[in-house]
Amino acid sequence: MQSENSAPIHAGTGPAGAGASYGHVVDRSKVDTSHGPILYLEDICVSFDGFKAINNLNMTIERGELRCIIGPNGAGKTTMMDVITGKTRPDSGKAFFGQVHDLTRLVETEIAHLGIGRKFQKPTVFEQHTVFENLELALKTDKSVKPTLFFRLTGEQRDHIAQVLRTIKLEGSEHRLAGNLSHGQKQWLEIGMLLMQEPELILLDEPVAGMTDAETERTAELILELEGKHSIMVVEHDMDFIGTIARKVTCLCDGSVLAEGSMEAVQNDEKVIEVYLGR
Ligand SMILES: Nc1ncnc2c1ncn2[C@@H]1O[C@H](COP(=O)(O)OP(=O)(O)OP(=O)(O)O)[C@@H](O)[C@H]1O
Repeated sequence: MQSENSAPIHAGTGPAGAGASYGHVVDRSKVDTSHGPILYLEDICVSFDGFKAINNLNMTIERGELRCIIGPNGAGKTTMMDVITGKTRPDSGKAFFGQVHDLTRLVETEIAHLGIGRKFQKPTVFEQHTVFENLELALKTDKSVKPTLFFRLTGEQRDHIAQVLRTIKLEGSEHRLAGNLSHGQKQWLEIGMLLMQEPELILLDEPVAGMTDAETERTAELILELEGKHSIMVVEHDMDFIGTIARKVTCLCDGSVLAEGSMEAVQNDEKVIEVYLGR
């Protein structure tokens, strides 16, 4: 693998706060996956005061793949996502987005602009704005003052918003204030805001935490709809939910991959059973 500088990028502060990354100028060079995966992690190590939160972690995700990540508390799931999104620098190891982009050399905003979108567990939508406005704010446009003053949605952008509204099941709710949505709807809206940025890789951290059963079911449908169009990594503790969307599942433990394969294979893996039941 070869590293190279990333595409020209305008970094800025995302309006949705920590970790969110909406509304930046993107000059995203195509993510080259012609000879390999969209995400490549090799021997990643991360220590906090001598404690190895990630310990020689190896993982690859293919373009369009839906990957579920499970693992007990403290397994390193969040830290792994922090490494992928540039929030945490690994002590050692390789992390590549496609074949060219060395994630260990880029900052969070650069990584977001390249096409890695992350949704944190807690929704961070703009509560005082409508659903439509939230999606509009997340558009991949230049948010500096002059273009913002003269900003008008193009037909194509309106179509994109309409399409995202359908995908996140909020068609007909576009004029509602985001603050009045249910918890599940806020989560979908935030996924919609990510989709406005057309990310190649989407990281979802516990997307169904706190949802009703009906909302959880609809979230599964939504994620399955995104499969193939984006590469998706879902970190979740809810095994019933994972069971409904699982393709390939990776179980992390003590900062490394403990088991990987089909849901059935991982669930029946003795090491996994011991980690979940034997402790
Ligand atoms: N900033 C930090 N400083 C010190 N220790 C940390 C820090 N971040 C994470 N850790 C430790 O690293 C280990 C892995 O944490 P991490 O949050 O990545 O696990 P996780 O699999 O996401 O857990 P959970 O399922 O509970 O969210 C834990 O033991 C945690 O206490």
